[in-house]
Amino acid sequence: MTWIIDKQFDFCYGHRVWSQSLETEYSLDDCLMCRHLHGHQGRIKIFLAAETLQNGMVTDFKHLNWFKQWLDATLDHKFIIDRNDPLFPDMMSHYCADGKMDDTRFFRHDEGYWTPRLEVVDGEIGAIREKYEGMVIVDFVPTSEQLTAWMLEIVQKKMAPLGIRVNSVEFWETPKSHCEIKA
Ligand SMILES: Nc1nc2c(c(=O)[nH]1)N=C([C@H](O)[C@H](O)COP(=O)(O)OP(=O)(O)OP(=O)(O)O)CN2
Repeated sequence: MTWIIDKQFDFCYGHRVWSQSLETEYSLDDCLMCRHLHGHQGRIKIFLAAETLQNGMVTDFKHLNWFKQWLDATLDHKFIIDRNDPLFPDMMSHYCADGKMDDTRFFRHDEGYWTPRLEVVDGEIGAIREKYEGMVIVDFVPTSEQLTAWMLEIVQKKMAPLGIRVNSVEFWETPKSHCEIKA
C-alpha cells in the first residue's frame, strides 16, 4: 500500500521564455508572446509518498512549512531571469562586465540561484535598487518544465534527511497550462 499526501502553494512571479519558438501550423500564429516580460500566478503542488505511516502520517503537512517560507521569500513577487538570456546584459546592466553576468556582484544560494548584492547599486535612486531587489537569477530558461524540475530537486534534497520520498510535483503556470514530474 502506498499513501500519497499533497500540499499546494501559490506565488506570483515574472519571467521571460527567451527560447520560445513555434511551429505555426500548430500554434496558428507566430507571436512569441512568452518572450515578452510577463507574469503569472503560479501554483505548485508537492506530493509526498510512503509505504508505512509514522504516527498515522506519511509526514506532518507542517513539514512543508519550510517550503512555503522559501517560496515566499525567494520567488513570490520576483522576476526569474536566465543568466543566459540575451536580454540579461540590458536588464541587469549594473551587474554585468563585458556584456556578461559578473558573478562577484551576486550572492550564490545553495538551491542553485543568484540574487544581486544590493550594495552594488548604493547611490542609485530607490527605483533602481527595487528593480534588482526583485530579480532571481537561474541557469536555465524558466519554463514550467524547468521550474518544476528545479523545485522538485530542492524539495527532494530537503526532505531526504526525514526519510520522506517526493512522489511528484505539479506546477500550474496558468490555470490551464500545467506540468507534472513524477520523481
Ligand atoms: N511547454 C511550454 N510551453 C509554454 C510555456 C512553458 O513554460 N512550457 N510557457 C509559455 C508562456 O510563458 C505562457 O505564459 C503560457 O502560455 P499559454 O499556455 O499560451 O497561456 P494560457 O494558459 O493562458 O492559454 P491561452 O491559450 O492563451 O488561453 C508558453 N508556452
